[in-house]
Amino acid sequence: METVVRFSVDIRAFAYPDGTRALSDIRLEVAHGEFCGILGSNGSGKTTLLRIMDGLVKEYDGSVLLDGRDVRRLHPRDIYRTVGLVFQNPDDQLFAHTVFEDVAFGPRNMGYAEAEVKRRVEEALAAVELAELAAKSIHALSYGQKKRACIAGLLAMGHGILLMDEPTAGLDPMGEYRMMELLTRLNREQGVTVVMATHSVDLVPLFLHRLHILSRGRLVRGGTPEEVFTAPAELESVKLRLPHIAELIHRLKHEDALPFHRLPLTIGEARREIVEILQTVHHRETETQSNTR
Ligand SMILES: Nc1ncnc2c1ncn2[C@@H]1O[C@H](COP(=O)(O)OP(=O)(O)OP(=O)(O)O)[C@@H](O)[C@H]1O
Repeated sequence: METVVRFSVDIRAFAYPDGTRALSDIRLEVAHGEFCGILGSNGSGKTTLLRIMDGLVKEYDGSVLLDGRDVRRLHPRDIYRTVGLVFQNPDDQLFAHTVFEDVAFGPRNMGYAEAEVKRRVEEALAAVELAELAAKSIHALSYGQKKRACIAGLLAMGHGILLMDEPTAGLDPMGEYRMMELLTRLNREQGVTVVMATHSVDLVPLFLHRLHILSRGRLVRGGTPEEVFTAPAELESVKLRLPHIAELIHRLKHEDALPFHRLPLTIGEARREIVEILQTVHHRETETQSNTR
């Protein structure tokens, strides 16, 4: 099937008014239906990149094309109908009194009739598992629920692309996992293209198709999690690390000379590799015993 490119980013340079050079030589593409990550340590430029892709920042050298059109030339309305940016802090995004009213704001603003607004809000709240909290005050929501309400607000507007700034930041371990499952479901079942900024190296290999590693405003590596998580020293040099499970296997291989063939990134993959090694060792021991008899 032919790949449809939604975003084509070519930013040669961007500096903030105070002179901070935040991005240089960023070239990447985001395909329709992709679930990709911008991975980088604090201050590497992730938020800046998402804000440029959403058309909020325009004074850069280069171009960002959304469906082949320069985002700087698009009317904000046309960007907001297609792309939704979810801020890192939900309190920067939510403003209405109740959950329903907040999620309804976007579709109402787009001019939909009230019955259609209601349908969209209910569908969006069901997708993020907040249907039962529709009448609840925004202020009474937990942090994780607020993050979900933000996503519902964008889904209700029918966004085909979600740009998520650190969607798992501030969530407890189960909340992080549920957030990633929600994004995966939206990606797989509703075809939403998702680009998320993150530094959660342990979660990334479980969910994301592709990664772009940012360091000091530059793209230093890109590829599948398997391609990106290979060399610990290289990751350390950009203030990242291997996922914990990969780090353990890397040490078992290099410090204890266990014969791992590849670097597993998830517990499931590691379990399979370990079982294989144990079976090989067991097989060798049985052979040695029968030869000495
Ligand atoms: N409004 C601003 N004015 C000047 N410099 C800024 C501004 N916003 C961000 N920066 C600088 O730009 C660089 C990139 O910041 P950015 O917020 O994009 O990084 P980030 O990867 O999202 O960081 P974090 O993970 O901490 O959220 C940093 O050096 C930061 O200090």
